[in-house]
Amino acid sequence: MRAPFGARLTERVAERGPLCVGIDPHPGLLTDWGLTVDAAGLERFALTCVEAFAGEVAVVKPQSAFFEAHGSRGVAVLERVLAETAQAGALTLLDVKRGDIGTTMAAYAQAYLAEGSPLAADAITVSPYLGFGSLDPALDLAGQTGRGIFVLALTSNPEGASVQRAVDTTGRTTAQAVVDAAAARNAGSVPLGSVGLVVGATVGRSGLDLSALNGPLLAPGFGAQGATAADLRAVFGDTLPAVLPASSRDVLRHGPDVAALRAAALRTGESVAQLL
Ligand SMILES: O=c1ccn([C@@H]2O[C@H](COP(=O)(O)O)[C@@H](O)[C@H]2O)c(=O)[nH]1
Repeated sequence: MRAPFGARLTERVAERGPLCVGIDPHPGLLTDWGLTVDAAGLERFALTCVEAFAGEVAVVKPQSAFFEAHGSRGVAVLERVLAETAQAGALTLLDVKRGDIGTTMAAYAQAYLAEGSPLAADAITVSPYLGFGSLDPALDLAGQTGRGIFVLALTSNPEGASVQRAVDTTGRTTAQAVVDAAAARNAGSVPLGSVGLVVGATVGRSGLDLSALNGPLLAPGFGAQGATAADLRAVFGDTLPAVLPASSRDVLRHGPDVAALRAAALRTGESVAQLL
């Protein structure tokens, strides 16, 4: 039985620093790397990333969409990426942003969080916009199998605000309601709960109160979307120690050379470690 995700993440971050590097095989990046835009090019790209990062950083985050775009061969590559990343010592965070009615959510949970599933990851991203309670099957199974869940709260894209910053009759934003529900799930967990949130590094001073979360904060938007290490301080304040800054394109553009990719990831990791 593995330890809870929050505990495993705390340990891995202490060893390797807080950076999460994304594997986002954009067609344009495959071309820039001199690869074909097909499943063979995808495989070469993704396994080069695993070789470069998985022995160095705390968390590797494959973006499922870019693998699914290549059909069943792409999904087979994703399975291999998850297995080989874990073997090299990084935690896997599958960015798949699932969200559905509870009965269907239970099937997604089996796919990504059940013991022995070929697509099981250490953690996944989910969307709470069918209601936080609809995520219960995933939250429950993750708890049973020592895995983690990162719930979208305030995303890095500007379009997210129209839904996420909407207020209810008490003046609470939708995003704050997500934060509060995640905090309730993490109450009492030591050293850190396994229910994390996604809060974009680009969102500025959001007014979100993250102080009671007791869980990890994934901060995408770092690098290619314009957020810098200094922005992380403005967005997260006192909760910075729980932040996992995530960067994909800004690191991946240094490929295909493994040493150059690794050096880019390590440089990014050092810049955020100094801040946190
Ligand atoms: O709010 C969110 C949630 C997820 N993402 C994902 O993170 C990466 C960002 O890639 P970059 O190349 O570093 O911009 C990508 O997979 C997104 O789907 C996000 O950007 N914002």
